[in-house]
Amino acid sequence: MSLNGKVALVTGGAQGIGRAVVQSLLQSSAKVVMVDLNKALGEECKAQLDAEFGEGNCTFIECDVANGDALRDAFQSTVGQFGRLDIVINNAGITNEKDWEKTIQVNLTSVIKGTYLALEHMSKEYGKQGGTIINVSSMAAFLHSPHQPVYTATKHGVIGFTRAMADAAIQGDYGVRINALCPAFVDTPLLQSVEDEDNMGKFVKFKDDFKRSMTKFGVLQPSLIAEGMMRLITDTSLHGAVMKITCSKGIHFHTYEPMSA
Ligand SMILES: NC(=O)c1ccc[n+]([C@@H]2O[C@H](COP(=O)([O-])OP(=O)(O)OC[C@H]3O[C@@H](n4cnc5c(N)ncnc54)[C@H](O)[C@@H]3O)[C@@H](O)[C@H]2O)c1
Ligand SMILES: CCCCC[C@H](O)CC\C=C/C=C/C=C/[C@@H](O)[C@@H](O)CCCC(=O)O
Repeated sequence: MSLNGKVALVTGGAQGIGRAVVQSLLQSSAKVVMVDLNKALGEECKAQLDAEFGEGNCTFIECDVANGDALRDAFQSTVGQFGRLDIVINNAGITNEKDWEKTIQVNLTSVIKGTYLALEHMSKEYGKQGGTIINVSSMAAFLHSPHQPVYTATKHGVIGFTRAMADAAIQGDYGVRINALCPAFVDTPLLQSVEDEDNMGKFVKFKDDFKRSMTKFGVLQPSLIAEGMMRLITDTSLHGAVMKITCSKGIHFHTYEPMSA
């Protein structure tokens, strides 16, 4: 599947995994809109990408995904500027057990909102041409840690929502593929924040357990997550899939038992 002429929106695109995905999309000739809270980082990132890929291929929109109206405006501006939308990556995420309600807002509510907005712009239900949505979860949804109870809950939620929406997309003939991606530990600034009491609150005392897991399971590079993301975007046979990326098994998929009573 060629991405030439396709338009992608990536939340949390200014840093870490999102940034690596933006880079891969541009390398595949897609137009990309980076949506991020961090204005300074977003503008710096856009300047670097303009220098590498040429101006007019990448745009930065400052937006807190937890603000539903601002997120709606970001989708509207994307379509206003590039005329269409084909790929949406709901990637922005935080780990904050102290302000756990914010964690639910950013990691789960905004992913739901981002999926619904993506469908408004891409689903045949709304007379649009189809597309693909990838919601970023985490291996924390499969191998939990006492250090991040609410983060873990949100990442379980992302998988459940994504799988149910993938079924809705088939039964409703949306023409949109919807998948989830679950990385294990990845070398990004987010991973540094887990030792901070301001983020983890009383659960910070379990940080040694978390760090032992990191040593045991290893730490991935963002480029491998971008590779997995590109596979989900370009392989049209994948729909409703839950991709896992770990050091021991690389890019692979979770398998589910068929539903039974
Ligand atoms: N790093 C890991 O080990 C790891 C593992 C599994 C899953 N994940 C998930 O991958 C995703 C990306 O994580 P990362 O490690 O690249 O994080 P990161 O902190 O390095 O980058 C996240 C980006 O999202 C932006 N962001 C945060 N809150 C936002 C908001 N409310 N609105 C808009 N933008 C916002 C930040 O400014 C930043 O640019 C998250 O959903 C995270 O939960 C990360
Ligand atoms: C602040 C960011 C938080 C990131 C949280 C991480 O995503 C949590 C990752 C937790 C565990 C990762 C475990 C990986 C294990 C694999 O190497 C493998 O042994 C397990 C494979 C299981 C499978 O794929 O079925």
